[in-house]
Amino acid sequence: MKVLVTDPISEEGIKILKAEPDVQVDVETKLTKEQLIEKIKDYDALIIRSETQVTKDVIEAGKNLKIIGRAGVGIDNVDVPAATDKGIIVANAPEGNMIAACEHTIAMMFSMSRNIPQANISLKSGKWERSKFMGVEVLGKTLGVVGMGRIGGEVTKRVRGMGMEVLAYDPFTTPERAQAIGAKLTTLDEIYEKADFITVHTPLIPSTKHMISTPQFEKMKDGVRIINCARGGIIDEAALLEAIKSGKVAGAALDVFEKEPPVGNPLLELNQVIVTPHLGASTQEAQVNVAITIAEQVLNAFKGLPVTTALNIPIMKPEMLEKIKPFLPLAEDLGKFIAQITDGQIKEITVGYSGEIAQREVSLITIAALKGLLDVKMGELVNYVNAKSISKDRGINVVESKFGDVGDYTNLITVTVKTDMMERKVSGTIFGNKDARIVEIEGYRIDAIPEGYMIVTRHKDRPGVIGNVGTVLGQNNINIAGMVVGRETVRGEAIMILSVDDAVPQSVLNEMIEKAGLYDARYVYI
Ligand SMILES: NC(=O)c1ccc[n+]([C@@H]2O[C@H](COP(=O)([O-])OP(=O)(O)OC[C@H]3O[C@@H](n4cnc5c(N)ncnc54)[C@H](O)[C@@H]3O)[C@@H](O)[C@H]2O)c1
Ligand SMILES: O=C(O)[C@H](O)COP(=O)(O)O
Repeated sequence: MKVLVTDPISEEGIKILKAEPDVQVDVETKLTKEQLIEKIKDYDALIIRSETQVTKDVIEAGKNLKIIGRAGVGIDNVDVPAATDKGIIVANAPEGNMIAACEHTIAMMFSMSRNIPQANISLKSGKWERSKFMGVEVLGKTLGVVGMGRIGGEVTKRVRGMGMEVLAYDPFTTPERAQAIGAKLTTLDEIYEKADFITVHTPLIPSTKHMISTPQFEKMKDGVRIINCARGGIIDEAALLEAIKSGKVAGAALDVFEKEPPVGNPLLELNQVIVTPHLGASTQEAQVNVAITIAEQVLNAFKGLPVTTALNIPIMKPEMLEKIKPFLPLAEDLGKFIAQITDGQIKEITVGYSGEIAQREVSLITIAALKGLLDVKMGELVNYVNAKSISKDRGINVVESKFGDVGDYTNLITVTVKTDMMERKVSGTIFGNKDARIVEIEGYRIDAIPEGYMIVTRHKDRPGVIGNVGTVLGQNNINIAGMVVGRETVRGEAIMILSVDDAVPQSVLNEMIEKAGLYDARYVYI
């Protein structure tokens, strides 16, 4: 088995790999994309950090690749769907650099509040400018933590000890968990209104890209200070530049950038901005931790043992997989679907099984539904292995139930989600062992293929509704590919699913609600 390591990792991990008699390890950093594509075809495993871009063409060239190991957390530099398509495991080391990233965040907060980097440069250039570098204290100030996961949680625990108040926002954390760590879980708007410092700790996924931009800066306190030790792109750099120039933002401490290295980035020219070159995980301890974890995961993959930090591959016996295989994507799609039509803090998910499938071992199917649900909110950091523990950490109760009676279907899976605001229920089945269908929403019979771009409406069944919906979509150049309506009685309450060929902006949904008199319209993407 051949392992290619393309970013610097600790020798401790390399030693573990080399100790195996039939494993060859080559370390080749700073490869160009073309060189990597040429090299990768000979290797069974690729170990990376954040610099190597594992794009689709790299993955396709990796004819022998079995696992891509990320010695760290973020996998936004890996095309995970492309790896999954090719059956390549993508695994990371989610905990090893957590403390390093947390401590770096705290270091950046203090460096910024006391102007340490600027004062250091000034003194070393022969000046003695004491009055120029007046700072602010953190005692009694409010820190807004956006993303209360591992690192956000560790930061919270530490700043509480320094006398700061913490307001946190995380759609997947319960108020109880936040409170136990020392934070008040609240809305983003309350954070913007009250925080003196704001630090982000989310993954970079479509829902977090530029989540802090001009409208958000406008809501913030004058003189707010911003920290980003998570991922470049969560904060809109162009908007941050303007907010600093206008005086709205007093300072920013950045470890990560939209483009790395940030050559020519105008933020680097501002005195109010302090920067480090993506050093969050750069401690001796963290690098040993992540290198050991990822070396062990790679060896597990080679030996056919469970890869416990895998982000994309179900862990199960092959004969069991065969029996339940078609239900895994169905359950995941039902989870994704329901996540996008449900508002509020999720309290409980129930996955119900009826018919033949109820006779089988279904726990993995339940996890698939959970994974779909969590995926929508959290991105690719959720996998078959960690979906349950993430739910537990977030206080989401997972219930599995089996029923004998199946009505009209050979098999039926029903996913019910309860939040602090509502309850929603979606059922699906597989026809002919391969064709997935959504067959019921909220008790309304329907027949829809869960795929692509969809719009789900709730409305009163009456003449003109469908026509008006079609007109709005047509006027916005959105092509309708299919339509199904479920209704209880003629001219009663109804649900409609439209399959469309294009993504649907919220403004179009609002126009549909207004012009067609709908109760609700949701955009769902599977
Ligand atoms: N600078 C560095 O060197 C460094 C080191 C380690 C990790 N990181 C990065 O830090 C980030 C956090 O890592 P972690 O280990 O704490 O991850 P984590 O998965 O434990 O936590 C991420 C949290 O973000 C939350 N979240 C998802 N979408 C959100 C949204 N729209 N709004 C608010 N919260 C949202 C999730 O619910 C989760 O609780 C990642 O981007 C990771 O890549 C950077
Ligand atoms: O996501 C991570 O683990 C950090 O960004 C660390 O990245 P690095 O391994 O390239 O330092």
